[in-house]
Amino acid sequence: MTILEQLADYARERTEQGKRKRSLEELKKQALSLPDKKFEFENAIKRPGLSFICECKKASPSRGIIVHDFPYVQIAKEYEAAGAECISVLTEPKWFLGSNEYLKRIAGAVSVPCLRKDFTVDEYMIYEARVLGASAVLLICSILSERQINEYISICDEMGLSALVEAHDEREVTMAVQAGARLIGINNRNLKDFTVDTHNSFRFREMIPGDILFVSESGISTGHDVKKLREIGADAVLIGETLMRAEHKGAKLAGLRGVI
Ligand SMILES: O=P(O)(O)OC[C@@H](O)[C@@H](O)c1c[nH]c2ccccc12
Repeated sequence: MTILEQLADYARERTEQGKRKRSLEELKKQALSLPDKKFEFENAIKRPGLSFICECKKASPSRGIIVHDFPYVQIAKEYEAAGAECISVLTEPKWFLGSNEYLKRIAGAVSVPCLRKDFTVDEYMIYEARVLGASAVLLICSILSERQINEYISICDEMGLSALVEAHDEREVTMAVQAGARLIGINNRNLKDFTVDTHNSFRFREMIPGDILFVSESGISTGHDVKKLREIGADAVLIGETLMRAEHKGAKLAGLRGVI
């Protein structure tokens, strides 16, 4: 079994556990009673200029523990103060050492829109994301069908949540477009073997129609990488490890933006 299949299986297991504590019906009712998120995540990315989605991530299956000290709310506030347009929060507990609690606390502490970074495999996780305060969810093409993606986008639409649809190859980009994605993330990391190739973003750029927002994800570590992505018209970059390892996150972000 690939790591991706294990991650998806474990997400299904977590969902079943969640449902035992709180039924889908109950969770859905709460989520739908909360204020509409008005697509604030994609609207933040739509504004002119390249947007930065800065990620709070303690560990990953490819890197192991990235930082031992993880004051996640403080990190998120630092990102916000440094001008991050959006924040991504890992909630996957086993391999990424994330937590729903982190998302809830961060979303409550910052005013920029937050993405729930997890392996969405059930509508339950989308309602849960809204209840936790997220403005967006991740939909990974390689663990979902086109129909599921389409259905999950409709669920997001009801709550004004944005769906970042992640693709890694040609087939998946086509799938994302056909499923009606308005926001596509090209993952430069292959989640099956962890190889990173930032050229992935360049390779698939032209497959993405102009009216769909384009996010380049993973392995972005220098101002040069960012400059290249800006040149091909990326709407946003999603950066985790580079920022997590930086002692001064504000300065690092400014350097990546090319303003210092
Ligand atoms: O830490 P990096 O290389 O900057 O990558 C961030 C982000 O793209 C990565 O965490 C990611 C991209 N797609 C995912 C899917 C699940 C979990 C994590 C991810």
